[in-house]
Formats: sequence, C-alpha cells, structure tokens
Amino acid sequence: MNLKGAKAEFDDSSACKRFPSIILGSSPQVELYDETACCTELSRVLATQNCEGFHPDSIGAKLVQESPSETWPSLSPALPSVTPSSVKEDSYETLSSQPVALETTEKSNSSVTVEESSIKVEPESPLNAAPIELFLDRSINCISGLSKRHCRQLENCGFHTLRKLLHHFPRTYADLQNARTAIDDGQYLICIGTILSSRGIRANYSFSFLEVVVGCEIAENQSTSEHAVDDIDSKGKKTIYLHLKKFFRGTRFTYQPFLKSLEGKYKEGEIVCVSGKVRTMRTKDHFEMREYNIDALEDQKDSSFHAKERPYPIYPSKGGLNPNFLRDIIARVLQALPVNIDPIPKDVTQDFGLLSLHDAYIGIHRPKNIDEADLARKRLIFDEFFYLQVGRLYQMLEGLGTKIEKDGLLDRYRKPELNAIFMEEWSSLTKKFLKALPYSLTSSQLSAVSEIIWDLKRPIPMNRLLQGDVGCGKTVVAFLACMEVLGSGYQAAFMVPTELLAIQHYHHLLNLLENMEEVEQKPSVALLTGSTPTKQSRIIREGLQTGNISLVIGTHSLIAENVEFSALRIAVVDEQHRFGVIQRGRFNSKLYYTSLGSRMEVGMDGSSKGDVHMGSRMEAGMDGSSKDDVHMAPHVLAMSATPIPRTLALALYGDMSLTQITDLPPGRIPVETFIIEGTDDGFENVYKMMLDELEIGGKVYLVYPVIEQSEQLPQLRAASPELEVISRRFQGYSCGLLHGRMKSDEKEEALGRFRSGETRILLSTQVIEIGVDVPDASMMVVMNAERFGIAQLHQLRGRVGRGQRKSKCLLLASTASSLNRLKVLEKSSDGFYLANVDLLLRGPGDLLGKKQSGHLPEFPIARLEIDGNILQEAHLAALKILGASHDLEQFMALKAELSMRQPLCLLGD
Ligand SMILES: Nc1ncnc2c1ncn2[C@@H]1O[C@H](COP(=O)(O)OP(=O)(O)OP(=O)(O)O)[C@@H](O)[C@H]1O
Repeated sequence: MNLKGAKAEFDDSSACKRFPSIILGSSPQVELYDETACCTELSRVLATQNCEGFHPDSIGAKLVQESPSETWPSLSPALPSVTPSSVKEDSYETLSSQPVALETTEKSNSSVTVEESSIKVEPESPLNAAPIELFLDRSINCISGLSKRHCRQLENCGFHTLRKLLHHFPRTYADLQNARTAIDDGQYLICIGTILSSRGIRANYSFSFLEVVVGCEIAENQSTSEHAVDDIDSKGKKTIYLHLKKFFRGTRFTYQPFLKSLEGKYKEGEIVCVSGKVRTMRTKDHFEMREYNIDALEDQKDSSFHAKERPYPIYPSKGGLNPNFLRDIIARVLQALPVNIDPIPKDVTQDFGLLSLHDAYIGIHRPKNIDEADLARKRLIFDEFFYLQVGRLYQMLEGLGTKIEKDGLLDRYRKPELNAIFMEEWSSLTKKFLKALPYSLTSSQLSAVSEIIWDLKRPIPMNRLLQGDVGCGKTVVAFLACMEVLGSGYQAAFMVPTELLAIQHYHHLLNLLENMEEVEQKPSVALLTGSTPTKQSRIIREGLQTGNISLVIGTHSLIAENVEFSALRIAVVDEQHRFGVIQRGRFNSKLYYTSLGSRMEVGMDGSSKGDVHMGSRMEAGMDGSSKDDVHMAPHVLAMSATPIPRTLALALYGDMSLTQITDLPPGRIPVETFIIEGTDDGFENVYKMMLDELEIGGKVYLVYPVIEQSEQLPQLRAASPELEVISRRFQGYSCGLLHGRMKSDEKEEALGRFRSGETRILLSTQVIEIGVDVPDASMMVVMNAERFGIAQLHQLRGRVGRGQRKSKCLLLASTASSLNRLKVLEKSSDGFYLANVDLLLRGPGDLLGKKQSGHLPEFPIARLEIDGNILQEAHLAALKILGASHDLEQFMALKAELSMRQPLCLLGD
C-alpha cells in the first residue's frame, strides 16, 4: 500500500472538518506538542484569572517534585527532538543494563514482594516464543518465575494479560535531579541517595521505630529565578538528609533481635531511590519522611540510572498492589517485548510521525527523557482514538453492499461538503416549513440541515451531534429534520431536559406550523411531560402508538416504558449532555424494539393511517433507504451548546458525527458584558443601569443562585425574598418570579407574562439557563456570579441579545478576588472558547458534575479536552487504512487488534 502516494491526493484539511470540535471556536487550535501554543493560551487565560484550585505549575510542568495527584506532564513539553529510530537504538541496551528497582518498601503491602532471583525472562522464554500478534494478549502466567500467588494477585486486580500490564501507565514521572527548587513542607520528593545509617530504636516498653538516614546530593537552589533553575551546572551541589521513619507500637516490636533485623535490612553505603512526602525538620537540610518508598538500586556501581537523569516513572497503585511491584513486573514484560508487535503498518506510523508500538511502550515506561515519554504518550493516545475510528468506519462499510458504495462513503468522509442533500431534494413538507419561517436560514444552518437530511436517507441510523453557540438557531434545524421524516410518513420525538423548554418548543413549533400554507394535512404535534394530566397523557400515548400523532415534544417522560411509537424515525435530544448515557441508550434501544414491533402491527391491522405510512415508507425506500429499513433503529440527533469533554466523548464512543453551526442569525448585536463588584456602590450602579434599560422599553432578567435565603450561606442572594425588594425599588414596573420549585403551569405563566411584556423584570434562578427564548429581553443581571462556571454564565448570558435590541449582561461578583476569573466573559463571547477555558480551569469533573463524569469512558491517558489534534490524525489514518482495504483483509494484525480492543458488537450505542 502506497500511503505516501495516497497522501498527495488526499485533502487533509477537508477531512478534518469531520471533527470541528477539535478547533475550539474561533480560538486557535491547541497544539498539543507545541509548548508555546498551549502555554500561551493558558497563561493568557491565567493572566486574567484568579484560578482557585488551579496550579499553573502543573501545566508548565518540568516534571519536578510533583505531587502524586498532579496532572500528566505532557501538556507543555517542547516538540520532542527524539526520532523513533533514536529511541529504538538503545532501548534494549539501556534496559538490560538498567537496574531494576526491587521491592523493599517498608510501607508496602508486604505480602506482595518479588523475589528477585525467582523471576527471569530468558531470551528463549515462552514469552518470546509467542506469535507476535498474540503477544500482548498472552496471559500473565507466561511470565516465567512469577509465583502462583503473584499471578492471582495480579489477576484479581485486573491484570490478566501482558497488554493490561503494559497499559498500566505511569501516573507521572519524577526527575531524579529534581530538587532544584526549594523543598517545601509536604512536598512529594524523589531522590537517589546513599544510606548513611539505619537504626532500630526502642523508645519505651511498647514503642519502637526504625530510622534510616539517606544522604542525597542535589543541586543547590540559590535563586528562585527561572533562569537559575535552568542553569543547573553553574550552581553548587549540597547534601540533604532524609530521615525515613517507621513506627511500631506493641511490646513484641521492642525486642532487640527484631530491631536488629530491621536495621540490618538497610546497609550503610547502599544506593537507594527514595520517594515520599517530606516534612522539614528543625535542622537545616534535614527532612523527615514517614510515608515513603525505598528501592535499593540493583547494581550499586552502576550510577547510570541517575547520571542519565532518566525520568523516574511513578505508577498508580491498583487494587492494593504496590506500585513498585507493578513497576518491576512491567519492566520484565518490557524486556521480553518483541520489536515487531505493531499492528499499524510502518508507513502509516511514519506518515504521522509516530513511534513504533514497541518504542512507545518502552518510552512510556522507561523513557530516557521527558520528550521520549511524550512521544510515547502521543502514540498510545493515537491508538486509543485510531481503533475507535477504524471500528466505526469499518462497521459503516460493512453495512454497504458494493465497492462503489463503500468508496463513496469514504469519499464523503474525506470531502464532507459532499455529505449534504441540496434543498431541491428535501421533502415537500420540509420545503414548505422552510418557506413558512419568518426568516431565512443562515448558511451554516442550511448546511447543517442538508447534512442531517443526507444522514436521514442513509441505511444506517444517524447518530449526529449538532453543536452551536447559544442562540445560533439549533432548534429550527432540528425542526426541519423532523419535518423531513414526517414528510415520509414517519414519526419524530423531541426530548428536552426541562418542562419549560418543552412547552416553549411546543408553542414555537405550533406557531411555525400555523404559518405553513398549501399543506393538506399538517403534522399533528403533542406535548408530553411529567405534568401532563393522566388522561391526556394516555390519549397522547395512544396517538403515538397508532401513528395519529406524528411529532411529540417532551421531557424524560418520552423514554418511559409505556410510551410506544408506531414508526419512530428520529429522536432529537436537546442539551444532550444533561441526559445520562444510560438514559439516552435506553431511549435509543427501547425505540428500536418498540418501533419494530409496532410497525409490524401497523402493517397487519391495515388501517388507512397504516396504509399512508406504509406507502410513504415505500417512497422513502425508493429515495435511498435500504429494503431492510424496517429493522433500523431511529436516527438520533443530539444537540448541545456546550462543547464539554463528555460531548466529545460521546462523539467518540456514541459513534456520533458532528455538525457545527458556526454563525449567528444576522442582526445580532453582541451582548455588552460588565463585571461589577457587589458593594453598595456596585449595586447602586446596577440599579441605575436597570432603570435606564426599563425606561427605553427593555426587559430585565435578574438571576439568583438560590430560591430562599440560606443560614449556612448568608452571602447568597435569594430570588424569592428579593421579589419584594426589587418591586419596591422599581415601582413603575411589574416584577415576576420563576424558579424550579414552582409548578409547571405557574412557571409557564410567569414566563408567559414576561414574554408578553406584562412583567418587565423577571427574578429567576438558573432554571432559565437552558434554552429559554424571549427575543426582546435585553438585560441580564447575575447575582453572586462567582458561584457559576464560565460556561454556565455564558449560557445564561445567551438568554439576552437574541433579538434586534442591544443587550447588556451585568455579572455581580461578591468579592473583589473573584472579579478576575469572570473577566474572560467580558473579553469573549465565543462559547466554544469559553467552555474550553472552563474546562482547563475547573477540569471535567467539576464541569460535568458527578452524575456525568461517572459515565465518562475510560481513556487511560488521552485527555479529551486537549488531545483533539491526535484524534484528527487518527481519523485521517483510519480513512487511509480503510481506503486501502475496506475489509481490513490486507491488515490482518490490525484487524485482530481491532477485535481485541473494540469488539464490533459493542460499537455504537
Ligand atoms: N436564521 C435565523 N434568522 C433569524 N432568527 C433566527 C434564525 N434562526 C433562529 N432564529 C431565532 O433565534 C432565536 C434563537 O434560536 P434557538 O432557540 O433555536 O437557538 P438555540 O441554538 O437553540 O439556542 P440555545 O442554545 O440558547 O437554546 C430564536 O428566537 C429563533 O427564532
């Protein structure tokens, strides 16, 4: 396969459009391996941030003195200068000469120790004899010399195969020469040193301790300036003394023989590697360690281990297994690792500048320097993404019959602009609906609809994510997609996270349908939420089952077991990240079975409605659907205004394609944002601005973090008690109240009054955050704005500036210190950029909340928010591979690897 040749004709940039989430709004792409890009981006953000809980050092990491919880270092290291071949050359040689850390840890789970002499990986061991492609999936039993007990322990912790062991990646690396900065109390330190003394001391009749003193030579830190840190050679060295202490309580531990045997374990002059948290002692340069690991270096004369300044891998423990034990076992597997285990062809890895798999494993576990670890990481992340991409495309190709169809599909992925159905080919219902809209679609709305309709005509269920900034007009795109399906006689379901939004969409759609002309029979639309009265809800369910209702808008109620559809063809899930994976999955599979069953019923009962449906479906079959159409799961269109990692995760695991709306409807005037400190003066200013706005006919949202005042958090302003205060203050203008504890109809009434202008000020909680659309609302004031995340504030701000009025958003921060963090909102109105800032500042856990982050798929080392570029490359590589061999028959090793990693039956939802 000549991939180099293929590359020439291959338009990378257009294929990259398949993953627009990789480009973060209009902000520059995050270049993973370019120090400047990532660091500048962050420092720019951080320059204006008060980053609570965020440690810039961990981003610019030089991998020194990291605490175990710190993040992966590879966010910033400069572009590696190592080449794959340079890694390969001496990886074996260094390994064999390299001392293997022995398990001598005091605090360790002492049942797990490795008897050094008992484990050997001989050149001709069964490990080496394994067929190359099966090597990684061999059982750990094949590690010769590993006792049954160890095997059991490893297996109990999930390490069944060599692959599992090799995929137990270091959590971080420590630089053995890392003590270049001042050593602080509580800091995690790792040092090579010499044992100076070892004493077992009896303190009283029932208390004793072991004290091992290790002297470590480190570079003296004379200055804190960054330059001085780099200029290590020009500085002196000094010795620090680590006092490793282990305490024993109980009379049996105070006997001299016991204490002697303890101290005898550590020989004076022995070279050891010590790691743990230090506490400063009174004497200068003396530090105490109570929780520590101590590894004797195997060959005392061999100083190459630290002389070479190799990063020292620090492994996470797993299931109670000691990290050092794991490191030792992994080192042994590495020694036996065949060079040619890579299932990905060499020309592909070379094309993408990747290490071979062998070198990547060596590089991640035993890097010579941090650049090598980073290159290794890149390769391993690439694999995580690559197999997902290959699996997904492979499955899609399998669903197609002829080579031409398959080539066509791949081609469309390469040239996404072809994945569109032009307006002339839309169903007549869709065209009429479009005509009835009070505005024209923007160009990206138009291409989004075209892409979706293209998908709707495929014989494969669509799983597409529609992303766009707040207020860009996603709803109408989804409505048009529904119309296309209804036009062929099928049904559509539109699920939203709140009742308020369901009601809003329902009325919005009814209005639009009312304007439609020349349609004999308009689609019947229903609203189904938790508040729908039982009787009405039963009628709606019957209507859905018989097919009398063609479109239903609702909340979670739509996925209730008793809701069955006659012929559901599309499910729209708005603000999809607010629904758990399980919920969405249930929705999907439930609809698959019920729709299949009920379609048959319709066919059998022969009712006239059923006939219409069947007739239309035949028509649909003619315009592109396969004859097996009836077995299809419904198409799923998910929508989101926040590009959170979970979204990207779904884009990968949920087998989703992405469509992005990149422009806003014309005439929108950017919302002016002000960050104001909530002092008395600050509030006076805000009230004055509100009054000015009301006098010129504007409408104002006041957003509060809580409904009622709380004793625990008295500083938080509450919506309910403030109603009176605000009403008094703005006497000529009526005020309304809206919060989540109100009944559904009360909420709708409050919003309705605000929409109609009866109330001009709406005091609300964050219930309005999602999707509320009152186009002439022109001012928003957010109280205690520091309580909200950046992305959330952007969503809230998106409730204003949706019409032609110039709008303002005032963010009131309770403290001066929180003003800085909010400043980014003053500067940017790009939701994709802001969501990314939020991610970097708060991390996915905080951003997603417990419910969602718990469902994040496991990417052992990829960080979805920053590794997008690698995903992009993986996608290109997958296209190349499958372009060369649709069924992967030319790449048997790769195919075998794919089935190991990505059982095809598990692909998709
Ligand atoms: N092409 C357009 N031209 C003018 N107005 C438009 C256009 N498309 C949508 N709108 C209007 O813009 C407003 C916002 O649209 P919509 O509610 O669909 O946005 P959204 O993307 O769902 O936003 P959010 O994420 O805030 O829910 C609506 O009032 C809608 O009628």
